[in-house]
Amino acid sequence: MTLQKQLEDVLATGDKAFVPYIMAGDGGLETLKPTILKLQQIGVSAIEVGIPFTDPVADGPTIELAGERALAHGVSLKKVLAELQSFAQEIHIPLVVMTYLNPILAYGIEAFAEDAKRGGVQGLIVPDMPYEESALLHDALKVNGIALVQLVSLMSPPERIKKLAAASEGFVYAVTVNGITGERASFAAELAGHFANLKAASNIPVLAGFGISTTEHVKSFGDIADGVIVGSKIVTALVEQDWATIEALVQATKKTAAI
Ligand SMILES: O=P(O)(O)OC[C@@H](O)[C@@H](O)c1c[nH]c2ccccc12
Repeated sequence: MTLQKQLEDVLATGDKAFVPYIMAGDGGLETLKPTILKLQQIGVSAIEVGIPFTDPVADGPTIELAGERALAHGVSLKKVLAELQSFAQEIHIPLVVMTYLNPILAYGIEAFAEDAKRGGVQGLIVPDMPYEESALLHDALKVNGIALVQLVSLMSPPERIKKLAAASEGFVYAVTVNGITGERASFAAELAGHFANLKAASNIPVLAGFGISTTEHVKSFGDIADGVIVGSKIVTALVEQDWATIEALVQATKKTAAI
């Protein structure tokens, strides 16, 4: 089943999608399997698996530091995909790899796409690759059934928003704030209108990400989007092994939580 279809199945139940971002190998590569399986068990819709990188231009301090820790453990794109392959049979939710472009080019585009598929990867986010360059990856991803998710800044001109929404695969990653990743206290008042436009321009799920860190945020984005992506808050909670916080965020996307 495709990434898009699996998310649509979640939405068909009346729940919203919850997609945690994790930094692969924060705490060592051996943490990857237990973390993914536990997130799956508590009912997340998909998992965004971040690959550590030396020059993470879009990342705020929390994710940047997690990346430095993972790099210090010797974690690389190759090792992450090999590790995912070792337990791919146990993964029943879609994995979306988040990596900058350079590690993919160093790996070799075709080899990367094949190995990713074998590891259960169904989607890819490449934050430093403009949509205009995406033809570079397109064929290899298509052959291996991997959706290329576009990041859409809600502050972009309407024509650009429409173009990216139409081009995105799997889901549309709607970036809720200007700037880098990291928790935010509040969001711009005009977001509801931006999301209405974006949803009108897209016929795949639209997920909100950047800055979302509380159950209140999750619930209010659930009202205007199809679900949320939570990064920095999850990365911090995993370091602290604070599963209660993670479970509360997941619960906030459930239909029963909205009543
Ligand atoms: O950390 P936040 O503010 O919750 O945002 C999600 C984000 O971390 C995750 O999706 C992500 C991590 N690194 C990125 C780089 C670009 C776009 C998105 C990301």
